[in-house]
Amino acid sequence: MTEIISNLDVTGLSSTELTIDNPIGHDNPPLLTPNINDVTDIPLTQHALQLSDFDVNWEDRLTDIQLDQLVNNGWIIIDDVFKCKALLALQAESGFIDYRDAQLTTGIRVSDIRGDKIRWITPDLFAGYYYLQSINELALTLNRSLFAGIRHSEAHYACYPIGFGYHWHSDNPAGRNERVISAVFYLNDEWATSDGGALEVVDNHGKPHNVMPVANRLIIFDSNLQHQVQIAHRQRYSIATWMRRDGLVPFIEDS
Ligand SMILES: O=C(O)CCC(=O)C(=O)O
Ligand SMILES: [Fe+2]
Repeated sequence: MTEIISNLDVTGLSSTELTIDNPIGHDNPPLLTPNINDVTDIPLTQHALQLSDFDVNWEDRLTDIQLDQLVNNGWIIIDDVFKCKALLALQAESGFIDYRDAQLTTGIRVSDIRGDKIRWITPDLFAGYYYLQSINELALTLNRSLFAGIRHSEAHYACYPIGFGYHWHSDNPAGRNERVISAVFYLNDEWATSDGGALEVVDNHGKPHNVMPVANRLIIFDSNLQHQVQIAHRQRYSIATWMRRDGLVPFIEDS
């Protein structure tokens, strides 16, 4: 397995800071690229998005073979998840939001093990909130097929600046078990192997796998599996998502 160099080596470099002048909100929705549809005279914003743009027929997308693989190996990949409009909206939103340094729920800075900047998805986001609702549909499918017992989902956008990764961890730290399934959705177009930033995940049989963070790909895995993000050589955008067995928890304040 690849050993990741500590992020501390690069923490604090001003060149890695992201500056967001005008964070999105309901008064300032991100613009969608004008060629998503034929509207040319009015600038198209994320107000034009609808939940139906994020429709995925999860029952069809998750074949019996994949469900078996998820149970036996602990992980699967689904490619080409969303239609073009939804993907572009998520990509646009991920580039506009106000990121903060990732923190543990206890509020302790963990920049020594992870270098991502995050923004929890709350109802005031546009594309991200529809994404989360689609993930809730996926959770229902997993409950029906695998009796997964998921009761709600949470997700945050993450941006790894150049030179950052995330050390080996499981998504249920310190013996916790609220997270049943982790899912990560990737947003970078044209990600090359030389860009680094692979997600390395150790399956149920102890075998490591490298997953490249390519746009419109969703990796779904058992939250107890060990995994790490190798250092990215390009700014790396994703949505980290967790399906939980406990009831609704309040969103973590990121201010
Ligand atoms: O971005 C990834 O590929 C994984 C991120 C991750 O492991 C996490 O946020 O817990
Ligand atoms: Fe993780």
